[in-house]
Amino acid sequence: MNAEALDGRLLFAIPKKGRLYEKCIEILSGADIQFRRHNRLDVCLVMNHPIALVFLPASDIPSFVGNGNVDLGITGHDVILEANMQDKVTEIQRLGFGKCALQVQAPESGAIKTVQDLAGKRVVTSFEVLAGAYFDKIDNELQLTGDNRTKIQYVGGSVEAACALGLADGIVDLVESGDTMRAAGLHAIATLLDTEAVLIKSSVPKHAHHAPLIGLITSRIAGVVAASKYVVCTYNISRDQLPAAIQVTPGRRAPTISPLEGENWVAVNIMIEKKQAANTMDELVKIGATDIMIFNLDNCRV
Ligand SMILES: Nc1ncnc2c1ncn2[C@@H]1O[C@H](COP(=O)(O)OP(=O)(O)OP(=O)(O)O)[C@@H](O)[C@H]1O
Ligand SMILES: O=P(O)(O)OC[C@H]1O[C@H](OP(=O)(O)OP(=O)(O)O)[C@H](O)[C@@H]1O
Repeated sequence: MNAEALDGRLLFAIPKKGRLYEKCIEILSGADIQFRRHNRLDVCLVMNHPIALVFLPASDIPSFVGNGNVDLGITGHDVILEANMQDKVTEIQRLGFGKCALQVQAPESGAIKTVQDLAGKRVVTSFEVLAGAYFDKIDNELQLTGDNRTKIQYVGGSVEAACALGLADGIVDLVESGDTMRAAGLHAIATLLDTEAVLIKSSVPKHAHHAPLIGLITSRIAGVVAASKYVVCTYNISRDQLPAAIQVTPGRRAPTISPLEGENWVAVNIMIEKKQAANTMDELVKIGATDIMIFNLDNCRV
């Protein structure tokens, strides 16, 4: 693809592989951003918008966006902090996936139970900036100097193996379910931060004329994210139980209430958080609601 093909297009960076890739593709599809990625090319033109998608390693996306080489991007909050780009990128929206925690882990069977026990020893990580800053603070608090300060060593992956291989006394790595660390015989002794995937733009954009398109894409992606978080709930309830029902399902703004023909009953329609759906249905049954139904949302603007 020649450079002219990109002229005037908004550049949108997407992780090219790894944990965030599949969900990003789902978000693009939900936002009706249509593209065909030929032969795994790293740049591809969007068919129905003046946008080009740029597939990059997740860890490079903060600096591309922060330095204005691309206009918009999706990556992990952790990656932005590790790249020290938090002042140069604006986190427009949390995306509700790629959720995990950056933790200090140490061998379960060993003597290290706290980060103070680990301070001064060897720590292996892919997050040398965040781990370095974290242990600098602890070393300072413990007044460790010179060779007695914590030794941080970078590895590109399989961080969890470092203790068993005799390379480290503890590690700093991402944990989601905890399965990887448990299998490696490690346990958490501290959490540095919680993270998830975020939509980002440059804090000082190079192309001001893209602002309306960034607004449009942001609004569409917000709709896709909200649709994955909420479900629609409808049920019937007698009028005398309506105040109790409204307490259980207040809705995002207020419930929609429609009278049922010829009866002293109403139909209620509200959006509720997906993760609360089962509890909400239990509560509604208790107060006498009937015909309770839950519907998934394909898309929405709320
Ligand atoms: N286990 C996990 N659960 C949820 N999100 C994760 C998990 N591991 C990583 N992430 C998120 O995905 C981002 C990219 O991690 P990933 O391991 O895919 O790295 P990568 O460099 O893109 O891929 P690879 O390791 O294959 O080179 C992380 O910075 C984090 O925000
Ligand atoms: O708590 P869990 O659900 O087990 O997930 C945590 C694992 O996921 C990430 O690695 P990933 O599998 O992406 O591979 P990597 O080591 O190549 O980064 C992370 O580095 C952990 O190893």
